[in-house]
Amino acid sequence: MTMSWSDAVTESTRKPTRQPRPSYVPPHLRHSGSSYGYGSSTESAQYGFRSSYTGPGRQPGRAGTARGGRGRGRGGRFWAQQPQNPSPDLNPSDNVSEKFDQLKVTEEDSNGGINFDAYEDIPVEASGADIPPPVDTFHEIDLGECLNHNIKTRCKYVKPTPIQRHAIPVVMAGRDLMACAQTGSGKTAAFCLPIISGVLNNNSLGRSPTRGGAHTVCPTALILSPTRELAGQIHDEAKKFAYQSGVKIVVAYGGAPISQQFRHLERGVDILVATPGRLVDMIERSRVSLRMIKYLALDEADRMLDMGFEPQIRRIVEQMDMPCPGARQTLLFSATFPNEIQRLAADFLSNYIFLAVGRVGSSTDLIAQKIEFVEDMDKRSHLMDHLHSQQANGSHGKPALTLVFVETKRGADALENWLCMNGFPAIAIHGDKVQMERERALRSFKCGSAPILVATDVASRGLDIPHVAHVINFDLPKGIDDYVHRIGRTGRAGNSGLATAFFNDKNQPLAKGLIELMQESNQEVPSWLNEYAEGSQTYSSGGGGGRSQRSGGSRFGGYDFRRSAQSGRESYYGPSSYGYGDCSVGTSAASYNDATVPYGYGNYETIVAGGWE
Ligand SMILES: Nc1ncnc2c1ncn2[C@@H]1O[C@H](COP(=O)(O)OP(=O)(O)OP(=O)(O)O)[C@@H](O)[C@H]1O
Repeated sequence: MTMSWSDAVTESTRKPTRQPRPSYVPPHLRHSGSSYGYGSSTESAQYGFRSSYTGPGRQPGRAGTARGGRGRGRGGRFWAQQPQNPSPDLNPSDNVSEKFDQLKVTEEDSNGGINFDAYEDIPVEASGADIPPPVDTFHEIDLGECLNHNIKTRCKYVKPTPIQRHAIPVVMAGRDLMACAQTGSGKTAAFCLPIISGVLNNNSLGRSPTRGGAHTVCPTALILSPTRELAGQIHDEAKKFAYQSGVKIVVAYGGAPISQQFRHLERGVDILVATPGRLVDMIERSRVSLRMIKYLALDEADRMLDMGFEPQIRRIVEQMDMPCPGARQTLLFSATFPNEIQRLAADFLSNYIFLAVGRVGSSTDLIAQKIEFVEDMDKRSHLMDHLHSQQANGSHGKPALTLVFVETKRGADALENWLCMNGFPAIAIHGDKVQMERERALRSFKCGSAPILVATDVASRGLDIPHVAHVINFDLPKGIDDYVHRIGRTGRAGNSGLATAFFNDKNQPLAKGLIELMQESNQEVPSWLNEYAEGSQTYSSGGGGGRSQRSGGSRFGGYDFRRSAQSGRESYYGPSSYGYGDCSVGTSAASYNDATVPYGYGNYETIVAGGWE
């Protein structure tokens, strides 16, 4: 019988398995065996310590939050000296246990057990001209026998998720697309499946025609990803979908030997999944030409077009030999799409459809969010409380995985060391680690030999790791969109998850955005956070800010920036700057609830037809 995660959590919380604490093992020798249990040399360190948590507050009293005399510099020695018996009351971890009890995570190995019904009532908004209607089943889409077979038997997808229902027909109809859907809602398949199908129908399978030197390959489709790990994951997924179809999919990312990737390319490539840096390198060495590209997909598109990546992306898309918008199909996907990025993205698109499934940049209701007031100096002890409380939470003999986000690479290493010294099997991942270490860290985390992953934002986007039960924002990010992506590592594919954030004065600029996000996803907002939001008005144009300012402020939130431009709602996206001024586009958008209006595109098409093009 399958035991639900919540049952397992409850069960395991009752009967903690006490294990002797291993002596300190240096990071490079860790995880050779799976010794889960957060053991420490003394039971006191393992179970015995609870702080007297008095709850967060902005009052002077907050100084007392969870300090219990523990300071940052006291390290493992101090833990070992703590009294053994936990005090059951007033501990933040108790709330965590409660939250864990409420989680409904089905521990099916196949995706068939995923509760995608959770997304059924999700609002969907589409804008653009001549929007193809959505489908209800994979069979309604003409993906071909092979793909349908793989979807069913290899992936065990029973029915398409809302983003797939709406996006796949758009892509199959040859349209450009900017699509925004919540984390973990199946965007990868939404762009991979129609691309693979299009490549299959393109009749150029595996030809990889060459240009210039005999070694130059010309893929039909290019999928770009901001991180190596995500590129690898998309590659794996795409290969599953394309199994035995004859479509050749190759991945290229930095940090791995380029010669090996060249060898893979030489065997033929229809779809290239790449990170921008490695791709530019390959193009400059004349090993890849983009002249045959028919499909360009940017996963985590808002990240790809922000300041960090934009020049590289422009170079690849506009300054190499890639066909222009209109001559290729461009697909942009993310869970967040700030207006300024939508504006930039429009340069890459032609007559595109904007699709918002759920609110743009919202988190799913499946993630229980908790914000705790914790001063910097108390963060480690709070973290430890949380880890203690959930140490046995897991099922099928697997620990519940916890992802801890920190701000800096150094911070990640330091926290990893500190946790390990205190008997917590943690491993860090960040951009300064060599690729092999990064991959090893992910592997150890996924298989549970290191069930605590301390990460920078390198792990915040796209990674689909099953059984991440808890995301802890040890350091909150600067922007609310990053927060959305981080917490989206849990509560994926219809499952529930828990996200805890440590908040203090430094995070004030984020308060407003956090409150809006939490309210949108039906979360309880702590009253003290409102005080911060009120005080943060002056910060609102800063990095955190209110979400409404960034997403057009619509009630629904899924807001196509072209409509703001048209209506002049936001002066900084005014019509004159972006060329939408002449269009007679209706400013009212239809939003559709799948459950009630499955094919309700008629009105809006009438409104926009001929408007933008
Ligand atoms: N139709 C489906 N039926 C069942 N499971 C699905 C379906 N589509 C996708 N999944 C599964 O859902 C999980 C999340 O999908 P995916 O990683 O594509 O989400 P995402 O929307 O890209 O998330 P993020 O915004 O974090 O990148 C994956 O494990 C995937 O295999």
